[in-house]
Amino acid sequence: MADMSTLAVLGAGSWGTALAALAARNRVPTKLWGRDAAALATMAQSRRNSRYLPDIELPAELDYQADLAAAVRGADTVLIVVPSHAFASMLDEIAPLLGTDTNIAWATKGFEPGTGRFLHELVAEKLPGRACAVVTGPSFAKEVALGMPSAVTVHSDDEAFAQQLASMLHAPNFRAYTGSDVLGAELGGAMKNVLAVATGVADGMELGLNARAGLITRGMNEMLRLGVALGARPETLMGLSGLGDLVLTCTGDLSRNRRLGLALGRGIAIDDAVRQIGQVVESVVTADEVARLAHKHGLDLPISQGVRAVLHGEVTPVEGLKALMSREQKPEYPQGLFGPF
Ligand SMILES: NC(=O)C1=CN([C@@H]2O[C@H](COP(=O)(O)OP(=O)(O)OC[C@H]3O[C@@H](n4cnc5c(N)ncnc54)[C@H](O)[C@@H]3O)[C@@H](O)[C@H]2O)C=CC1
Ligand SMILES: O=C(CO)COP(=O)(O)O
Repeated sequence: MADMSTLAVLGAGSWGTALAALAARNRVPTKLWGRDAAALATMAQSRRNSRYLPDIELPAELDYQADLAAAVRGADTVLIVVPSHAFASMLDEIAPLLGTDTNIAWATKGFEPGTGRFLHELVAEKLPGRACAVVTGPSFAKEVALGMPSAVTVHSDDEAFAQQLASMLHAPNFRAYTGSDVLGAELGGAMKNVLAVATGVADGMELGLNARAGLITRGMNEMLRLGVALGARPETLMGLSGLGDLVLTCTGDLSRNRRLGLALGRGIAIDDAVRQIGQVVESVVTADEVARLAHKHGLDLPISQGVRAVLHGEVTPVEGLKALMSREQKPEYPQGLFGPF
């Protein structure tokens, strides 16, 4: 059961709306801010997010706030849920508006485009000295908003804050675990979006169930190898934020990243596919950043790098598949389960 801490959720797309509704239903005083004032006014009046979660009635307690300063004023915790490409500018916008003891959390999945910096690094740089946490795990917004059973994890260096935030979200059909590996939790959530494109492409090409399982497992191997190189804990990657979200996103057709892959595998052009999906598809920018991190750490991640090449039109899905299947034969784990790989 939540205490009476107050929450400001920034970003009124599908996930921000679902999380704000969850907290409000949990009796946490919650404000939801979005950049589109007219859309927020309609949401307040209709108690529906007609664009992103049209079928779901939102709780009467939710407070919609189009003025960013008013949204964050007095909030104990600000939870940022904008796409990764807007994350840094969101931090810049709120920096002058926050009280000194406001905690910062985010449910965005991705990196800073163009640099590969983790979102926690951006928070540490732009809003130093505050308790910080990431909320992540296998959680389609629609299912959470419908109250279907889900489990996520909240990671923070500050155990008390992780616990406090998890309590705000924890509910009869929503389990919020806690942990202290922010980097590992962020890496899993970002990287699974890229790997979901790979399984989507394979399924779009009708390559079969064996191919899907092989890609998920070898994708998990890529996540572990990059994670270990960056200092993530393997158990974080084997948990909700890594394996859990990888399985969900690689197999569930609610995933926008998987749907992008499906479209590419069926021969649809990337711009058309992204337009049809009509929501944020994080892999389009995250694939470059995963490749950047792999290069920096001298790692060969063929599935992730193949997805990047397909997204850039450098190879076709057929050529990408051929490249994966023609790699040299080798041991599954050359140097043990958790590396060095
Ligand atoms: N939808 C889901 O099931 C889940 C999404 N996430 C993550 O949450 C983040 C947000 O995704 P969704 O809500 O699903 O996206 P969405 O496409 O449903 O909505 C995006 C929202 O961000 C807003 N936005 C875009 N640029 C902005 C900017 N510059 N400043 C302020 N707001 C801006 C849009 O107006 C829109 O309200 C992503 O990183 C995604 O990976 C994480 C878990 C589940
Ligand atoms: O992160 C998600 C579920 O945990 C949502 O995945 P998509 O962004 O691929 O829809």
